[in-house]
Amino acid sequence: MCVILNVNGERYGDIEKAISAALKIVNIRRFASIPRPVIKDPANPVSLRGALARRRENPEIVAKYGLAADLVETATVLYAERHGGKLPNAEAFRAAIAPYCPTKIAKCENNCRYRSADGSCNNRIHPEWGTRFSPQIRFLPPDYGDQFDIGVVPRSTSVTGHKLPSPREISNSVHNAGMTAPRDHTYNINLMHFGLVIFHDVISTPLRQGPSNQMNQKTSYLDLSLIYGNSIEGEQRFRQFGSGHPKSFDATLNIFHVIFLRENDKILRDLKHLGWNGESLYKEARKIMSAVYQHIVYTEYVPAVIGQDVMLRYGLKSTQYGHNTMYNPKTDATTSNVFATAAIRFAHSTFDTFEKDVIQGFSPETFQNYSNIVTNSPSSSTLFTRFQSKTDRFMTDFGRNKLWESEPKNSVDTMSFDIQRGRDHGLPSYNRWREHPDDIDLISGAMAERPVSGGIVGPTFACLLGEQFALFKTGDRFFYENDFHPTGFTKGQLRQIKKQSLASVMCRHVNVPTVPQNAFISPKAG
Ligand code: HEM
Ligand SMILES: [Ca+2]
Repeated sequence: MCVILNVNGERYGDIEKAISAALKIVNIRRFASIPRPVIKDPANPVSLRGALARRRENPEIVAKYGLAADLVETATVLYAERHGGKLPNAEAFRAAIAPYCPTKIAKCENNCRYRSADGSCNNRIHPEWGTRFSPQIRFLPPDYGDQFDIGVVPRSTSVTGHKLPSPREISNSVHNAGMTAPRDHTYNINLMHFGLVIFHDVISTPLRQGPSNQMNQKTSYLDLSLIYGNSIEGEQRFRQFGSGHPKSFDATLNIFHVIFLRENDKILRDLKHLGWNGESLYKEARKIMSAVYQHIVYTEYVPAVIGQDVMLRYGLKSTQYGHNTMYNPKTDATTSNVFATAAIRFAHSTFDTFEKDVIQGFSPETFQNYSNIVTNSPSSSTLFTRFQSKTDRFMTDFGRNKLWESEPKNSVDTMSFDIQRGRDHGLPSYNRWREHPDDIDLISGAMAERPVSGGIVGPTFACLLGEQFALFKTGDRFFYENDFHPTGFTKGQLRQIKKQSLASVMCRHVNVPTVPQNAFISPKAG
């Protein structure tokens, strides 16, 4: 093979060799993988988990991207293996791998006022950052069970050389809350439900046969893509069917679907006098709606979870008035693996037995029920009054033993899933994120920490969440506080946006006599 030297003296030939060797491995792996049997029984908990994994996004595209990600990772590892652990020059590698990459980012328009549907072109230098179907970024290199950390084998061995205990064993001994988990004395179940919105906005990991690197089916940006769609097709579906049509499988999430759709309709009505065409009107409504949502995330949700000190440390505080441009074009706002697989899942310790009725009762009519909950005052008051479970290492009996239960002892354990998923994704153990005993799964260790001052999660998760929310803020050219023209807001518009809160939005659309000023704090709080 001819060897071409690039500017840095990197030998393209060596990279190409690694890529062609990787192609063979990836193809063998693809054909060798045995498809999991599709369990058609709708009452089977595993088939329900499967249904979640298959939801919405195009499996063909997912497979193509998965294969490409696998190729990139395998070729990198092979190269490193042959070059004494040295990684290939990034620029040369990118050029050599480009023909195998299914992503074809359209040329970015110069002066686009609005976000694209799939997140592309948010960053002008790296238009692919934060788009759907991009690989999740990592804060620490993966720690898998296979020799080269490619990800064919999950993390499964202790530093002592023994097998790690099974996730279910850990779930039983460390996370077992008994029948009732300790309750919070401040935050209501609304906090948990709103967390679900953020999660569905920024992450959806397609399940793959061989673990390796994980993709994200959602746009990473906090852009309400769970409502408006993650692609042009998704956006068209939203616009064609309009509000009132469910997109979400997760029953609890539908509460916020209903609320946001109603608010979107309100904004559309408010903008009608401008006489704009449908396309501009839609884009403007989404822009305003996403700004209000980002304002709620950064002034209400994140502070409740990580506390003001950590907010300050990561520069996450919004200003009370006016612009506050924190955008850094060098920041990649892509959702990280550890955020999706561990840190934001802290919320799994906050749901309680009440969720059983909601989730167990899932049916195509659930959305209708949720419209009712939003409009029906006794049930919706519960959102504000009922305390969520405390964020600690405990998960409710429902979450560990009753989720999607078809018959006694035939259910899914969310905690075991969380631990196993951390291993599948090669998340280094708790010790690598802290200076502590080895082998503890990150989620188990971090959930057992005492909360930071003013927050509800311990220092490890506060730090990881702070890091991720800083990326979502400083890596988003369309972040609502940025003073950019024509993508940003005027001072007057921003004043109106910053007057909004979750309480004001919910007050408009939920039929309850009173909403607490901080929609996440129960009026029963002491
Ligand atoms: C109604 C209560 C909830 C239940 C029963 C529940 C249960 C589950 C289950 C069974 C999984 C799949 C585990 C896996 O295969 O990896 C999952 C994934 C996940 N959950 Fe929850 N969850 C709930 C609420 C929440 C909340 C409030 C948040 C965030 C604030 C959250 C964040 C996540 C994330 C980020 C994932 C991974 C998604 C992905 O990577 O595609 N969950 N949850
Ligand atoms: Ca998004």
